[in-house]
Amino acid sequence: MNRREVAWVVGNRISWLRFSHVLHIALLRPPTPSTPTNPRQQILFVYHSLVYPISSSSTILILLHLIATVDSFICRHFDDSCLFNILYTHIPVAMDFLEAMEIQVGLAVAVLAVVATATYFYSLKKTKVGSIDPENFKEFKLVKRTQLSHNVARFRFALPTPTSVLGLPIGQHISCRGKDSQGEEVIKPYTPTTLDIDVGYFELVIKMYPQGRMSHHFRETREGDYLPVRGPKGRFRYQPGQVRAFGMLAGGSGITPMFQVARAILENPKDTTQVHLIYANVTYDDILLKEEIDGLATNYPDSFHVYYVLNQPPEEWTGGVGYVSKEMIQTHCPAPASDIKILRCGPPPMNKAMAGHLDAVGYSSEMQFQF
Ligand SMILES: Cc1cc2nc3c(=O)[nH]c(=O)nc-3n(C[C@H](O)[C@H](O)[C@H](O)COP(=O)(O)OP(=O)(O)OC[C@H]3O[C@@H](n4cnc5c(N)ncnc54)[C@H](O)[C@@H]3O)c2cc1C
Repeated sequence: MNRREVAWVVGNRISWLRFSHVLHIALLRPPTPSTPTNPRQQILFVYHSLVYPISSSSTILILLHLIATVDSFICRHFDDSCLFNILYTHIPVAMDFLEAMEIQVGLAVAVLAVVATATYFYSLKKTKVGSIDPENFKEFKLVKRTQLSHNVARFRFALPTPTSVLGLPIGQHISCRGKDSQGEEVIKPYTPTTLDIDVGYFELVIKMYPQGRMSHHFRETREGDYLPVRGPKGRFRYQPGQVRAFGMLAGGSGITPMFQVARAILENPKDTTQVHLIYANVTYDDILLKEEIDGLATNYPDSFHVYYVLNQPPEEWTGGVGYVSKEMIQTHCPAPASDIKILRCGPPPMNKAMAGHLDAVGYSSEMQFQF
């Protein structure tokens, strides 16, 4: 290899180096997610964990080529320099070696990237089986507890692996087992606020009542403790396109099944179902998941509508006041039709009152569902 050939090869390497640098910068932003939740993040996850370190090592080889360029330039202008002549003598051998290495590294990168991506997506597909059992309780470790208000907390539980999913069909819930203040066993239903696109964990938002039996258990639960969970449970199962529109009547913690169904509909770009939510609480501070619900209303203004109702509203309140009435349902829910459904979930007195209102307004029993 003569000097001109060396310069040509090195020139090529410099362009490649620039390209690879730009590519790295582009792919490095945004930061790697700890738990990939969508296909773009999953691809970034594979890139960061495998492809990036390997391709970075090939960048080191390219840097060696750069050194050779400088050396070749110096040789051309300072032929007498013994040191650079020695270096130049060794460049062709080094270049051949590095070129062979680079092909091998390139091949290794390609093969490993394909294998890693395939393995990763295969493992995701495989774990779609789910982490819960309808017959037997399985234990999940509480990894994070976040207090949202004086009596509401968000609990994050780890799934068996970082790519595991809970495996809960939309519209269904889990049964959680605990001990009340007397040490007696208690089992209650809860709907996670996370979906199966949230891999590696699931979250519960729990309102803890002073006299509540399961509330006591959650109040005492600390990070590192295990929660026995069984499921899926429930008669309702949502399929995209099942209805044209949903009306949702939620009271207090009855918001969680509604939030789960609404999120699944709205985050699916192919699902055109309309969602109309009436959410009742006693005071403003009792409203659960307010930020998340308002986020849905902002992000999906054409398909999601929320109307808050408060028993004891603050001053300058623009939502509904008192209990949910027939008139509120007529104004804020889809009118009775064979392709709509009204879902309700709240404290027993509210459920009973809502059933009466819906019957009176003309919703048949097929158009109603109570969680
Ligand atoms: C499908 C489904 C999903 C649910 N998902 C969630 C969820 O994600 N998060 C959540 O926090 N809860 C959820 N719930 C409610 C949950 O199952 C329990 O009913 C709730 O946690 C209270 O249980 P407890 O044993 O603490 O209270 P209990 O011992 O049953 O009740 C004791 C006292 O607490 C008060 N109380 C209990 N429930 C209510 C209520 N709903 N409204 C007002 N006062 C009440 C009453 O004063 C009652 O007398 C869900 C319910 C259903 C049916």
